[in-house]
Amino acid sequence: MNKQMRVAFIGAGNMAEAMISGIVKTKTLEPQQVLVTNHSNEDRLLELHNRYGVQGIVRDRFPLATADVIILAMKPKDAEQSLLSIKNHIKPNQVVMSVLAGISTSFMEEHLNEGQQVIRVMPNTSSMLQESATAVSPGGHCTMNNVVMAKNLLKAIGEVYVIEEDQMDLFTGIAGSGPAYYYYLMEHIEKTARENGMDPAQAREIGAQTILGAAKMMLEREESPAQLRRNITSKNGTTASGLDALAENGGGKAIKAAVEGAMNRSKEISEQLEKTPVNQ
Ligand SMILES: NC(=O)C1=CN([C@@H]2O[C@H](COP(=O)(O)OP(=O)(O)OC[C@H]3O[C@@H](n4cnc5c(N)ncnc54)[C@H](O)[C@@H]3O)[C@@H](O)[C@H]2O)C=CC1
Ligand SMILES: O=C(O)[C@@H]1CCC=N1
Repeated sequence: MNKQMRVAFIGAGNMAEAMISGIVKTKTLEPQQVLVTNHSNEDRLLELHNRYGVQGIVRDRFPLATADVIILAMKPKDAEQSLLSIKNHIKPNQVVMSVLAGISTSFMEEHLNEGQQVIRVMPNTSSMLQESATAVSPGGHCTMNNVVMAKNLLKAIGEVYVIEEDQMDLFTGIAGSGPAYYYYLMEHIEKTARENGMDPAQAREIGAQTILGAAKMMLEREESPAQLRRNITSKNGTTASGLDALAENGGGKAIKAAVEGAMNRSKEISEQLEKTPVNQ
C-alpha cells in the first residue's frame, strides 16, 4: 500500500489489536504508519507500541488531521460521543471506517460533516492471524477508490467481502461473532474429552485440527456441507449416532438461534442509537 498512508485507530482494545497485528505482520503498512489511541489507558498504548512498533498516542495529542483513514474501534455505546468529538478535526476526504457492531453508515454520516466518506466494516478477531472474514459496506459519499483502498487494507487481516449494508447484521451474526461459537464448541469438546480421560491439551489440538480440516474441505471442495456430512455418515455408524444426538438435543435449532440472536442484537443496537436525537 501507499508508503505515505497513515491509519489511525480510535480504540485500543481486542479488535484494534487483532487488526493492527494483521496489518503489521503482513507489512501492509510500516508500524510507524499506524497510530492508535484510547480513552485513557497509557499503559495499553505503550504495550501496543512495544508489541507492534505502532505509534500509541494519548487522546489529547492524537494527530487526527494527519490520518488518511480513521478506524473507530470503541464499543458501540461510545460511538456517538466519539464521532462528535472527531467531527471538527477531520475533513470529508479522510475516510472514517467503523468496526462497531450495529453502527450504520447513516448514523456515522449524521454525526459527521456533510459529505464525509464513511465505511462500515465487520471483521473478526481471527484478523490476528490474517484469517478474518471481513465485510465492507461503503456509505453514500464513498468513491470506488475508497472501496478499493478499504479492500486492500483489510486484505491484511483475511478475506474481504463487499456486501449490501442490509446484510451487515446477518454478517455480524455469522462471522463477526462467529468465532465465539466455534470456541464454545471446542470448550465442550475439550470438557467431554477430559471427562473421558484424554489430556485436555491433546484434545484441544485434535479438536482444532478437525475444525480446520472441515473448514478447508468446505472452502476447497465442490460438495455442499450436507454432502460432505453424508460422505462421513455410514449407515448405523458412529457419525450417524453423533448426528442423531445433535438433532435430538436441538443442535440445529441452537445454531440458528445463535446466529439470529447475534443478528438481532446488532439490529437492536442500531435501533437504540437511531432513537437518540443527534446531540451536537
Ligand atoms: N471483539 C470482537 O470480536 C469484535 C469486535 N467488534 C467491534 O469492535 C469494537 C471494539 O471491541 P473490542 O475491541 O472487543 O472492545 P474493547 O473494550 O476491548 O476496546 C474498546 C476500546 O475503545 C476505547 N475507547 C472507548 N471510548 C473511547 C473514546 N471516546 N475515544 C477513544 N477510545 C475510546 C477503550 O479505551 C478501549 O481501548 C466494538 O464496537 C465491537 O462491536 C467487531 C468485530 C469483532
Ligand atoms: O460481541 C460483540 O458485540 C462484538 C461484535 C462482533 C463480535 N464481537
